[in-house]
Amino acid sequence: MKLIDGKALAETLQLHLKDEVEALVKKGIVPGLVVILVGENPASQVYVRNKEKTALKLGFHSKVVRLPADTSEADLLTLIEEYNQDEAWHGILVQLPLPKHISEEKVLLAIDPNKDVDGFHPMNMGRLWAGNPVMIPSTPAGIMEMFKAYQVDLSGQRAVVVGRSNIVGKPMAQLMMMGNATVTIAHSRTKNLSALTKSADILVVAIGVAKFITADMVKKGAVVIDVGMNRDESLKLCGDVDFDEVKDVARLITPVPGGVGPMTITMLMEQTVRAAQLASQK
Ligand SMILES: Nc1nc(=O)c2c([nH]1)NC[C@@H]1CN(c3ccc(C(=O)N[C@@H](CCC(=O)O)C(=O)O)cc3)C=[N+]21
Ligand SMILES: [Mg+2]
Repeated sequence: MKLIDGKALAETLQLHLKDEVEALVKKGIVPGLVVILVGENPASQVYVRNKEKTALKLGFHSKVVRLPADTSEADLLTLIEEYNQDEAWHGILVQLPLPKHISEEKVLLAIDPNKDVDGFHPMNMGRLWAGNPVMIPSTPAGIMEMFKAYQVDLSGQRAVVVGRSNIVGKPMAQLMMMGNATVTIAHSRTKNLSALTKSADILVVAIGVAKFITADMVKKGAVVIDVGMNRDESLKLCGDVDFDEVKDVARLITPVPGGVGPMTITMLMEQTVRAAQLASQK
């Protein structure tokens, strides 16, 4: 078994990104990323802090707007519109999940697709599914970078994605299909899930259930990507894959933490740089 070191790869990619930021700054453009966080979800607080830290490290113009949990949908939409109009901000990210009284769909639709560095706007989702992506959701984008760095050739491979979310499972499946893999999306109603996951050359798991994937569910020599971020019995951070046993079966495997998470943040930064570059070409 070999570890896919997401943290190290993220750092390498960030060095390149820093050069790109410097080139933009020389032209008078500072990439700007605003992150909007509604409410006090403790996990979101950690992610948002990581994003802010990385943005500042790369020399971005960065801001986190923290709003109370009872912020109205109308007020949030107004704020988004203000950032849409403000040229200083190239990327706008509204942290998910949102409180129940706010429509996620309305919020994602409100973000200018050119500033939608998450790639969650229906326009960007549509472009991705049409095979001409502009903004790509950062978690799947980061996983594709891992495949590239570790020379995982997807062509002709059988890939299984467990989880069908709009932010990970669906875009992940499409990206691997664009890489010529044969892709199956599995979910909580899938029958004979173990037989399916065991047929996968590439297994990507994004369901949010701690240590759900055990060694008997994995093909010998498979590439295993763990998108999960859970707490185990002792409140330690763990993934959706039982790393300690699956590591002996897999050829390549991502750890949690230090796998997909740092890559997600890095790709978000990359897309913000790209949004700034695109804006400067207009
Ligand atoms: N609009 C939006 N965009 C997102 O990209 C988005 C979101 N909402 N909501 C939540 C998920 C989750 N997510 C993570 C980001 C970083 C780590 C990360 O840095 N993980 C570290 C550990 C962090 C820790 O210590 O808890 C690691 O895996 O090594 C994890 C998860 C972005 N998300
Ligand atoms: Mg993401």
